[in-house]
Amino acid sequence: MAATRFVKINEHVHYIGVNDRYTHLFEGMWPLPDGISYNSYLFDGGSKTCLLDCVRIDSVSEFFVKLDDALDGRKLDYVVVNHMEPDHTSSLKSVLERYPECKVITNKKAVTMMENFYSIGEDRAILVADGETIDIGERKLTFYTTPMVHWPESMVCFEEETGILFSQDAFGGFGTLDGAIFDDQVDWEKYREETIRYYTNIVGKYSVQVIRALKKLGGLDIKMICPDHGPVWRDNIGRIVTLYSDLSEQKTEDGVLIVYGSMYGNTEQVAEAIARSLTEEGVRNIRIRDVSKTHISYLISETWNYKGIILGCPTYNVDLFPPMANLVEVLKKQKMKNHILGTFTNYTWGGGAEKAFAAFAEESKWDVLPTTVDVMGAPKQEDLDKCAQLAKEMAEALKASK
Ligand SMILES: Cc1cc2nc3c(=O)[nH]c(=O)nc-3n(C[C@H](O)[C@H](O)[C@H](O)COP(=O)(O)O)c2cc1C
Repeated sequence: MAATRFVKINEHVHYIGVNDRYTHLFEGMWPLPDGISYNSYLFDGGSKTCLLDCVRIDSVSEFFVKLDDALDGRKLDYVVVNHMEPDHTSSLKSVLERYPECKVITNKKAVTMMENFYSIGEDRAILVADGETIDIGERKLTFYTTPMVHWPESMVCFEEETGILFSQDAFGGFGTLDGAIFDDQVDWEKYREETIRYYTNIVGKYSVQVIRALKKLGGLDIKMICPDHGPVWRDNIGRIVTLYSDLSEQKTEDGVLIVYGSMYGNTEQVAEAIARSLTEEGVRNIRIRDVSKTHISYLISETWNYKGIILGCPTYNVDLFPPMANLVEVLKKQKMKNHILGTFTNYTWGGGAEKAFAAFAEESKWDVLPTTVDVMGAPKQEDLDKCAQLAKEMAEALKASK
């Protein structure tokens, strides 16, 4: 059989996505050490053809070569827009210019977005309602809205006959698809962390809506999941669904993440002392991170995962050390749950960081440890004893939470 530029998903669905190894920061914020894939699928309905989501405009030439190969001389009749975020739609206008009769299948909420981003009018669209089924030639696709997973217009579509769910960003993750497309062809451990980082950074804030969407789709007999990023799931669907479900329910791992900021090392010494005491208390899985050095996207991901969170920093202009203030602001907005919080600070004159941490502790609604370690300059014996006390309380709280 002749080699193709697309990957056959089954007899009538072809993978025509592209890899992005050039973007440093996804959404201008999130580092992409392993890149990202923008997945797109050509669905052959027999007498009609349909594209399921597009790719980022930067890869449009490569995308069209793959699309041409998959279409094999036929024209494109429909393009489904499950999600309007430009990493999937910035090539939409080019697709419509190339196929002037092609119609966009999307929902009402996407219409204004299409107008705003690309001046594409409603006249090019076929609007679907939640639960509606559309004929694509001799095949059928049913659409289900998944509002705020992770944009208002987000939806998924399902082919009942084959059990394929086209899930847009849901069940996706960072990381290019290096030859392997399917979950049984990739090393999942390589993708797992990056899938968690994608979820916690981008989708996590809308976990309530994710739980709702999982419930809504739970009744479908899903045999394959084709997301807009990351591997196609055909072998171990339960693995990605369970991960998403655990993440959305904010199930945390036993262990403690200590994040500190320090200019001159005094706060760092306290972080080390707390970690030692935690180990002596029997706590395993302890990780210390420097807030100034570790990119916030990893800190968000790790904070999501660890049950115990201990934050520490010096007072800086009567407030938190700025990189820590930034982290705390982000954590507030992420609406994380199920954590035990401890804090420590350092100061030289009046302090102030401890008040800011106390305000965060109150707002977070996490379980807050009674002891805080607030040190003036270099830690003394009494401070080390307080570190031990804080560690003891954390170890007990972790045990009690099991
Ligand atoms: C720019 C700057 C602003 C500071 N502001 C305060 C302050 O408002 N109140 C205070 O008590 N200490 C303040 N400090 C002192 C630090 O909190 C203190 O030096 C602390 O020990 C630093 O901890 P580190 O060794 O972990 O960096 C400030 C220090 C710097 C450099």
